[in-house]
Amino acid sequence: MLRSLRPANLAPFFSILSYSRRALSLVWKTSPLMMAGLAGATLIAGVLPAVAAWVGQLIVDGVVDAAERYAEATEPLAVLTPVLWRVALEGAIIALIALSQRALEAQQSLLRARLGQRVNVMILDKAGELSLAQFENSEIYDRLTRARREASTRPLSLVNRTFTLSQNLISLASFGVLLVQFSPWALAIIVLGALPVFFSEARFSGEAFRLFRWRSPQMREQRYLETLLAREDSISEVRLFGLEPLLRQRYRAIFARLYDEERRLTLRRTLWGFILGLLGTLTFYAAYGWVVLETVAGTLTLGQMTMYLMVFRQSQSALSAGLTAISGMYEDNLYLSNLYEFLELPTEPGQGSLTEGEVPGDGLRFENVGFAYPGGRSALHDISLHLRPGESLALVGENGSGKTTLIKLLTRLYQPDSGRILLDGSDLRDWQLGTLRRRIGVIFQDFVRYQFPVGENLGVGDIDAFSDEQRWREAAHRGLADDFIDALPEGYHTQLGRWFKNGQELSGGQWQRIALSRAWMRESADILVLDEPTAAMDAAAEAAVFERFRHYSRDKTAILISHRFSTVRSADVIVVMAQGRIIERGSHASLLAAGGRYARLFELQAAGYR
Ligand SMILES: Nc1ncnc2c1ncn2[C@@H]1O[C@H](COP(=O)(O)OP(=O)(O)OP(=O)(O)O)[C@@H](O)[C@H]1O
Repeated sequence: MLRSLRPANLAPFFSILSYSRRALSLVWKTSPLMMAGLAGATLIAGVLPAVAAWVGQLIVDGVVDAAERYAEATEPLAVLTPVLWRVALEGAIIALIALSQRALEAQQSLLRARLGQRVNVMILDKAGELSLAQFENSEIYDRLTRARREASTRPLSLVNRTFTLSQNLISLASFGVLLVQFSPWALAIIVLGALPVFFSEARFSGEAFRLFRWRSPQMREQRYLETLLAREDSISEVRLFGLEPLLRQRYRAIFARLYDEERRLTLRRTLWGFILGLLGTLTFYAAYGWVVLETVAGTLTLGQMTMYLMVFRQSQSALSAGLTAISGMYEDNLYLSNLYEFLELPTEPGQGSLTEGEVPGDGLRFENVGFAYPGGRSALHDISLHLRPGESLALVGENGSGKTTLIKLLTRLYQPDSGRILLDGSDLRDWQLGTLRRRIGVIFQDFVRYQFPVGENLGVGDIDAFSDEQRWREAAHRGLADDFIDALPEGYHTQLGRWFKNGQELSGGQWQRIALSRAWMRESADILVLDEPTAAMDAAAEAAVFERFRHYSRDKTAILISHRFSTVRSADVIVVMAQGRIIERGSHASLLAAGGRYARLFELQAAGYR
């Protein structure tokens, strides 16, 4: 405990307060008017208690004086009126204090809502700038979760505490003016009595923060278990496998561990808070006794005694409120450091600006491309290939051979570690990201099933035509989704998924057709990529999908990933991948003739159909 009293421990305490300035400016930018209102109400609520105490003294002394004169007064009303006026004045002051407190609370609650929204938007904006690799980094993900969980309430809390502190300092200063007239020592005793609680609070808020930080991975795991146990997309499998007891047990075990830590901290914090708080009470009663003695001795009037007692009591509570505000500010600062750490994460270096390549019409080139996922094994080695506009490429290979990874590099979701990828003769890095993405239409195997109406599920494929019904229909026709969409209760306006009212669930194959149609929304794309688009479709549907795909992609570069050789065989170039490398390439006929891996796998599948 005493370690926290050493000066060395105070340096981080004060340096961490540096986020206060940013929080203040954030609040100011959110609403200058309300911040000014807060300051005004704080000032009034700070000064008035001392004024009330002073009027209290006038009342008591007035009463003593009036009581002496009342018996022999010829006009009793004239004796009473001044005292009654003082009582009325005190009442008015108390009403004003109440008014300013209410005004403070109202403004705080409005500001809380606006600031929370503002900080959340800042966090989401930042999340939008992060690269996929950063998103997949669990440490960064933890920071994001921490920032989202706590940070939105902290700036206002910090500002409130800053104001509470100023309010109490103003009260203290005004009480100080009154107290010093009694004795400067009285002031010193009260200040000294409150310091130990302050140091213990500061120390424990630091510990609470470290606990919060340490436990974020566990909290994330707990949230994940919650999702598994309470979301429609996982619950059926969880039930069928009877996983509920196991998952709930894990959930409880995490809680028990976290709770244990928290309980220990809370108990220590409470115990020390109580012991050190006693010191404050002790100093108060010592001062109390002193004032009583002085009054009995006749140095102080009864009115002065009442005033000093009130002032002692109130300055002590103002002091401890002020000190609690400081340690609370320290705590808020720690949480804000989290937020700013996240907001200041470096993002990918500047993007390119090209909207046209150096060699228009050159198509797509991979030159000795190598890549490893952050923290993972190498996923691609020395990939070289060239695809001209209008050509079609099929990627085949066993699970995990790197097919999807290749597409992720092509769409610049990741950057190659070595080699380069060129579109129309220019490195993808030099292309303007928006232009690049407009030129590529991709459907990944784990496409998103948006809980939106059908039409919007197609519209996401081209944000410029998000609500264009005509385009929805054309795309659905190309993706073979029009028939079943027309049969839905509200056609293209039918809500999909089960999260929202009247939502309809689709079958796996129907969802895949929605995804396929989404790719067709992207009219500007001259490179189309389908990553296992037909895995959930029946054979007839698959044949029809590919017939259309060939028809509509005649003048486009088409890349297809599939495990079905019946769909692969018609591609101009077939590339066979294994363990991140290209092991064979050629047309269907030439690969069969070569008698390599492709030929073997093809025979295997064909035998399965015979
Ligand atoms: N986000 C990721 N982070 C780390 N490693 C990954 C990630 N995605 C894939 N990998 C790894 O990269 C390798 C290649 O995966 P990829 O998804 O490209 O395979 P694929 O050929 O598309 O497989 P499939 O036929 O199963 O779809 C695998 O070893 C996989 O474990």
